[in-house]
Parts: sequence; C-alpha cells; structure tokens
Amino acid sequence: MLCDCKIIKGEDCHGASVSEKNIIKATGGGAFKFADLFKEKLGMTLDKVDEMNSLVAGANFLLKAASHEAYTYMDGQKEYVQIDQNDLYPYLLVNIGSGVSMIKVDGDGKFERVSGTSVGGGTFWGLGKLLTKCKSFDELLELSYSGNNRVIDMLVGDIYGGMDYSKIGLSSTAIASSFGKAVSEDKDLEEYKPEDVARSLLRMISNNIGQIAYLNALRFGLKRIFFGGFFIRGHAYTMDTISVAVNFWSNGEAKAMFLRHEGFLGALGAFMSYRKDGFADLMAHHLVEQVPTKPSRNAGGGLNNSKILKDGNENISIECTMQLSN
Ligand SMILES: Nc1ncnc2c1ncn2[C@@H]1O[C@H](COP(=O)(O)OP(=O)(O)O)[C@@H](O)[C@H]1O
Ligand SMILES: CC(C)(COP(=O)(O)O)[C@@H](O)C(=O)NCCC(=O)O
Repeated sequence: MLCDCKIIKGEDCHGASVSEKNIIKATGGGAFKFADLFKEKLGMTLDKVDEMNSLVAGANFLLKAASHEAYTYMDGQKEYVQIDQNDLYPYLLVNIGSGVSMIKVDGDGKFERVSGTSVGGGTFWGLGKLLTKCKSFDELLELSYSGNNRVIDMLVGDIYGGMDYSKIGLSSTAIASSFGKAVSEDKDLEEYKPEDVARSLLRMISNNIGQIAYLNALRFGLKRIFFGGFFIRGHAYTMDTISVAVNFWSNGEAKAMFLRHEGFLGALGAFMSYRKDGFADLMAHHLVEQVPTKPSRNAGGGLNNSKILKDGNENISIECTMQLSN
C-alpha cells in the first residue's frame, strides 16, 4: 500500500532539490517489494513506514478527527456511531487486506497484533477467480449479489431433516458446512451457478473473519471491533455477514463497526508519520464535514458512550485536508 503524498523536507516545493522532492512515504509489503523498481523507473526513494504502525495511526486519526467515520451495518441499515475520544481505547482493529491482521489498540502508537488469519481478501479473490472465471474483483463481488449460498452450503436443516438444532442455538437455516452440499451432490463445478459459488465464498470468508475477530475481542475484553481494509469496500453483503457473525458469536453483546475510509488506513498513517520526522507543523489543517440530515439517537448494547447517527444520506462527505506549513 502506498501513500500518494509527497514531502519536501523543511522547504517549499520550489526550494527543494530534486533528490529531496523524490522521497515518498510508503507502507505495506509493496514498500519493500517495489523499492528498487521505484528507484530505477521513477528515480523515487520509498521511505518505509511499518504497516501495523501506519494502520493504527490512520485508524486513530480517523476515529478521533472525523465524527462520521465508524458505522454499524445490519439488515441493510447503516448507522453512524459517534465515539467519545476519551473512551476510544482499547479497541480491536481488524484489517482485511490480502490476509487479515487483528490488532489490539491501546492508544496512539500503543498496540499489539494479537491475531490474524490467512483466510482473507486474497482468498476470496483468488478462490473466486479459479471457481468462477471472473476477470476482476468487482465482477466477482457483483456476481455474489445475485447468488444464493444455500444451493452449495450445507445448512443445519439439511442435516437435521429441516429442523432447527435449538438445543445448541442453531436454526435450520444456519450454515452447518460451507460448500458442504457439494460433497453429496453428484455435480461438477460447471453445474453450479457462478453467482451461487461467489455468494458461498463471500459468506464463508466474512463469517470466519467475524468469528475470529469476536473471539479475539472476547479474549482481551474489548468492547469495540472496527473492520478496515480494502476487502470490505462498503459492500453490503460483506458487512452484513461480518455483522451477523459478530452478533451470533457474542449473543448480541457486540457489534461490528466499519470505517468509511476503510481502504486508506495504512496510507493515511504513513502520511501522518511525516510528523514524527520533525515536521512539527504538520496538522489537520481543516476538517470539513457535512452532517447527515437525520437526528442522532443513543446506541444501546455494547456501544456505551457512543452516539449513533442514522445515515439518511449516502452522499455525506468528510473532507480532510492535511497541509504542511513552512
Ligand atoms: N478492485 C480490486 N482489485 C483487487 N482486489 C480488490 C479490489 N477491491 C477490493 N479488493 C480486495 O482487497 C484485497 C486487498 O486489500 P488491501 O487492503 O489493498 O490489501 P493489501 O495491503 O494486501 O494490498 C484483495 O485481496 C481483494 O479481496
Ligand atoms: C502479512 C500481512 C500482515 C500483510 O498485510 P496485507 O498486505 O495482507 O494487508 C497480512 O497478510 C496478514 O496478517 N496475514 C495473516 C497471517 C496470519 O496471521 O496467519
């Protein structure tokens, strides 16, 4: 993941030498992998910033500076959660990129990567590409919209003759085994609709991430779980599945929260690291925010000290401009 900002040490654009101009902050594996390529092809030096540090710095900044950053998503309803800055920590940050990192955040620069899973966004895209022949991630995601996972997933009802297994809290419609129906059905891949395959895959991966995230929150007594990373992309079905998983495993005690700028945490955090390099004047210069039109109401359950704003307007925007002053 690369930060697209440019820094000129202590001088304005016109005063800086070419070599100074061509240094950019970069984070993630790409900062290491492509460093030589950037140097060779573009004459640019990548100043590497640790990925976990960047993710946490980006998330902390957004959660503190933008009042309409975090939201819950359930049954097609998006609700903004306004978080009291003094009651932000500790929280669990779940970053779903190619793989998944779960980070317990205790403050600015205070965090520990407590867990992770290799079953993440790359798994959805990789397996999806093989199974459906989709040519792009967006195509696969789009396809999953129209699919029905029950065609391939083995449900509790499929095992229990249409009945719930209520004694252990499982309804007949709960997934007992992702892709499990393919075991007993004498069908080739081509006989399944690609949209059903895409839907089962998305559900399997999102469910799994939601479950592992909740168990880690439980492990450390964390009441808030924020999900970020480019895998989510504000996709309704992904968020709904993660929310259902967190809700199911926590018996309704915890709620998954998503971030509006989910895919840019690392880049933002890397940008903010200029401050540590002696740019004391780097500041959030201005924050322009259009507030959703609907009134706020208090949240219940595990979201104490937070205010929820119902999102009545998908066009609301938060514009953060960071500026360097001389
Ligand atoms: N247009 C896209 N092309 C490829 N992957 C995408 C796209 N949109 C979302 N994704 C998802 O985002 C994941 C990568 O997320 P990202 O946060 O950028 O992680 P990484 O840091 O590993 O690059 C992919 O594995 C895929 O699931
Ligand atoms: C290695 C990574 C930190 C790289 O981050 P990414 O590019 O996937 O966003 C991530 O893929 C990850 O945490 N993988 C899971 C590894 C594991 O805990 O099993």
